[in-house]
Amino acid sequence: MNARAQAALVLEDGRVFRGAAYGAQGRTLGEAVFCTGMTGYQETLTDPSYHGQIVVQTAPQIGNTGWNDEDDESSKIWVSGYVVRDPARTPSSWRAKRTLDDELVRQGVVGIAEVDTRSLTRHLRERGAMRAGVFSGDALGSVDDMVAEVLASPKMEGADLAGQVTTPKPYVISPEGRTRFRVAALDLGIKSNTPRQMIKRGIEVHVLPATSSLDELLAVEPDGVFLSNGPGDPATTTHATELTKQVLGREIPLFGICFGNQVLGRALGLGTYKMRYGHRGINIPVIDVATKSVAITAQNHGFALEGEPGQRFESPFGAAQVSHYCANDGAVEGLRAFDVPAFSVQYHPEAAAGPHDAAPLFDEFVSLMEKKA
Ligand SMILES: NC(=O)CC[C@H](N)C(=O)O
Repeated sequence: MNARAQAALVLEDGRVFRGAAYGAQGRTLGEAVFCTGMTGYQETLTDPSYHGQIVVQTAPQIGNTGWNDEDDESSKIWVSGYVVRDPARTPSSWRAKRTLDDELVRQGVVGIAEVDTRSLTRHLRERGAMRAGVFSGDALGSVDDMVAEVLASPKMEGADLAGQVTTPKPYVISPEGRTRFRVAALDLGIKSNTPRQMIKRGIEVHVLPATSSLDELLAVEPDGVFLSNGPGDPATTTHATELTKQVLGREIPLFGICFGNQVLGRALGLGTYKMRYGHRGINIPVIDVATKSVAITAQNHGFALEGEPGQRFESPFGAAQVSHYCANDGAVEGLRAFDVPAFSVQYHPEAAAGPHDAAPLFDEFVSLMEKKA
């Protein structure tokens, strides 16, 4: 194997981590965030919620099972850059079609390997997620120049990214067997596994562009509305938030995941804020206020809703509650409205990869639609 070209990960605070080029060579800019999932790198890389982010994997060995044709969460890799410790040189899986390195090159994704990811993660945990750049080969410059480029790049706070990842045209995914319900899913960066969970439950999923109007949404004659996950700052989602208010006003059953939770919260009058380093992993404990039970969940968010565990509040659509919170830090992890049929979670019941503790939330969405039918 040829020696890899030199590379550097440069943080906006001037800290530099040297390593070796991985994937495509060149330069890339984005927000450096760490993900603690021990498995599921293919799903992470293709999750549109990571658009604009340079993802650091805390698991030291990445690429062990190569790249397959089945596990993509969307049509391409969305991360801006990729940071790993020890990439597998010889993947081993009966499903692998190529190496992760080859796939990163194929899709032009700039990465860096041989980084001390433990030290980097501790840095990001103390100082917070921050802007960064990966520079390799000919793009490597002086530290001052590279830091200047990073400082000139846009911040994640205030970034309106859903429009860059949403589908240009509506499409329909038909259920396995009989159609029981029709759902209009607003695509703010939807992962493929979400409609997959719905079609198993007899739901016909109409995936709509993020800019869809109320009329376009109602044209689907939906039994329910779904707000997807997605990248960027939820404070920028004016259109989706207004649309959600109109849906709530019509009392159409509504379910939101991650970005969708933030959008529902904003429609109910809550604010959102940028967390220090967010939650990205597949073993994050969440407490359900109603049952006091804990679910181990998959998460990927850098923003959160304002609110206290269990807090009840009056919204323009009646009473609502912070129904779930994170056992690690008390962050808001879910909402429930009492006077309109709407609920949402900050974590991923479709969890690919990750635990299936939260999968019954899709059944809860089905029961909301059953009650309304
Ligand atoms: N996975 C998501 O939907 C992420 C939501 C939002 N972009 C955040 O970082 O908090």
